[in-house]
Amino acid sequence: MTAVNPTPPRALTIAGSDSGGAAGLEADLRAMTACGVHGCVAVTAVTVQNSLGVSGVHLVPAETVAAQVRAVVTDIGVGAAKTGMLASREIIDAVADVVDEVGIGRGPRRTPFVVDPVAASMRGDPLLTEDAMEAIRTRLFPRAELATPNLDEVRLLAGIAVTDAATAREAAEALHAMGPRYVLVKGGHLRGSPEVVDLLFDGEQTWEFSGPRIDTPHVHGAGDALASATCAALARGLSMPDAVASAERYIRRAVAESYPLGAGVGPVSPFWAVQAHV
Ligand SMILES: Nc1ncnc2c1ncn2[C@@H]1O[C@H](COP(=O)(O)OP(=O)(O)O)[C@@H](O)[C@H]1O
Ligand SMILES: Cc1ncc(COP(=O)(O)O)c(N)n1
Repeated sequence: MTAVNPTPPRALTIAGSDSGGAAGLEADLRAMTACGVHGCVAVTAVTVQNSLGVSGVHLVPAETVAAQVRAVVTDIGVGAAKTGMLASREIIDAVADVVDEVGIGRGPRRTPFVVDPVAASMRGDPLLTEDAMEAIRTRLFPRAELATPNLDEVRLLAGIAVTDAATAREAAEALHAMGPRYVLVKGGHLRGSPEVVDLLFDGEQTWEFSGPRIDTPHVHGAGDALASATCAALARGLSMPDAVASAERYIRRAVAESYPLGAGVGPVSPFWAVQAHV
């Protein structure tokens, strides 16, 4: 018997690999699968990484990153794309050029582009050269439908230390002025606060996503999974506020069910959203 099934929605992650399988493109593909979307990959870098940190990085040539994007979009087609670790200024330049070429970007006539401005691992290991942060701001933010900085990235990009709702709003406005159509300021790093508040801003309206801070050290890959779940929801055709709301529901549960792995920090879990077959 020949089974002919419908092709599911597709999304693309342009990201680095984490050998520990917790963050990076491995987290992205898991989140996309859990959110009902076939994930495609343009690999930017191979990291030597485990639960204790990053001990090596091997970059993929910028033209090979662009070629992966082109190969995926021209044959498979995607409903949304996202970036994770972009590693270098050369890779950022190549990504900016190729997304223009294949129709990924900002605005109603382009495939939605989610820019997660990954600068460092959660343990502080650099995942981006210093000159490259400026390139994220000038070359990628103007092309982004959504930017999803954590609070360390907000400080690097906008020079604002977020400590409360007023400074989160100030940061969202400063980042929005750099070009993204929507900005999601993620509050996970505000450790002292009993609530985690993520703020979505489109230049006029704000949407607040808040919930109790879950007491776990195992949040490796949380930001990657949140951006990927948003990207998956956009690929399924949701509006931005609905896509972020759906990703927020996904990530809160993934943090609640995170698990230990190795001697260090474990990952957030997609298992709650995946049907058990065993
Ligand atoms: N302890 C926590 N409790 C509840 N939600 C969390 C927690 N840690 C992270 N999250 C969720 O995961 C998102 C991403 O985490 P965050 O640490 O802010 O970003 P990143 O992983 O990029 O550094 C947060 O915005 C929040 O929605
Ligand atoms: C390849 C790669 N990409 C992204 C992250 C950031 O994830 P986290 O902030 O959870 O360390 C990472 N550690 N490794």
